[in-house]
Amino acid sequence: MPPTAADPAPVGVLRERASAKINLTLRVLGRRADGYHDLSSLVAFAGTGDRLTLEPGEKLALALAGPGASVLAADADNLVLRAARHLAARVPGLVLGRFTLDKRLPVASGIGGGSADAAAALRLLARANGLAPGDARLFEAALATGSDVPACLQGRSCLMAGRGEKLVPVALPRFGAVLVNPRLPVATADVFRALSLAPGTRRSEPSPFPANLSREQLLDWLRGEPNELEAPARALVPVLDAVEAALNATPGVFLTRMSGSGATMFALYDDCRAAAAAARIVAGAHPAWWVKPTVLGGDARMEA
Ligand SMILES: C[C@](O)(CO)[C@H](O)COP(=O)(O)OP(=O)(O)OC[C@H]1O[C@@H](n2ccc(N)nc2=O)[C@H](O)[C@@H]1O
Ligand SMILES: Nc1ncnc2c1ncn2[C@@H]1O[C@H](COP(=O)(O)OP(=O)(O)OP(=O)(O)O)[C@@H](O)[C@H]1O
Repeated sequence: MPPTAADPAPVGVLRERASAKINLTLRVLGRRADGYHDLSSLVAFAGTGDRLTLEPGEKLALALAGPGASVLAADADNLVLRAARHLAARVPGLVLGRFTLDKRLPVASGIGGGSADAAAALRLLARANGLAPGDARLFEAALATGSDVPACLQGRSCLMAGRGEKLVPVALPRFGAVLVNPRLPVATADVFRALSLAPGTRRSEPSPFPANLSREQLLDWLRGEPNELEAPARALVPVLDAVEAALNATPGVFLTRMSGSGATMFALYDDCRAAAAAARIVAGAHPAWWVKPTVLGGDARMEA
């Protein structure tokens, strides 16, 4: 029988959280000669996410549990296993083992669930093998697994640039937040492709992130910044207009925006109580959507 989220993990099992990644802003500055898009993004992590455990051993294996287990395969393509293989290729004699992924975040939703799982797998393997968190092979394995994995490996608010490999930590205040996904998966590649940028194209420069902003000043700055993947994602998922309208109609909302390549939208609130009240309203009106109240920034750790 597959494990369930409620099963206690055996003694000796290591645990990590895989927090949802939120792109508070996202500019696409151009497209590099290697085909990847050159980004500038302010990234924060949420107090919600997947959970991953590792029972260290010689053989690499993965079991799935939790509400998202049925929509994902525990096959070789799973980002947990891909990350483990990328690290094993760089660290001779790496102790591997059996991972169990408690999948809670919607898949292909712009909040980096797979990237967070891959990063959590790398952190678990680092702990099982006594690798220092700053070991360059962890970063290399992360980037080989996916563009969002290095940021998720650090798991801290940061400015992200390049294809996702240039990371500068930033301090952000804490906000309450509601994440809403209309349960329509979006392939990241399709959204980037819709921009129709030829390799080697430069279209803008990053706007500098002002230091030492108050919470109000940060909100003002955020309101003036875009997620430039939102327009192409809206063309693929028109229901985003309704998601945005539903969030914008909630009391106390500061800002509503799409994360990453979509289709998850987030809204910011003063605190987690305001977010929980807003989430109840949206979930009540739209029972088919995934609606999650949480916190962002400051620097969020996941709720137990
Ligand atoms: C949109 C973001 O979520 C913003 O944080 C990320 O840039 C996406 O990161 P990710 O899902 O880890 O992306 P990858 O798995 O590396 O690539 C998925 C697809 O998106 C394209 N891609 C990704 C990142 C990037 N900077 N430019 C791209 O063009 C890749 O060519 C690929 O076709
Ligand atoms: N552990 C995993 N969790 C989620 N998706 C996974 C996982 N392993 C492989 N995948 C595949 O990776 C793809 C991207 O999934 P993910 O949920 O990370 O997308 P995303 O939230 O849009 O990511 P990003 O914001 O980094 O672009 C999906 O097609 C999914 O099938």
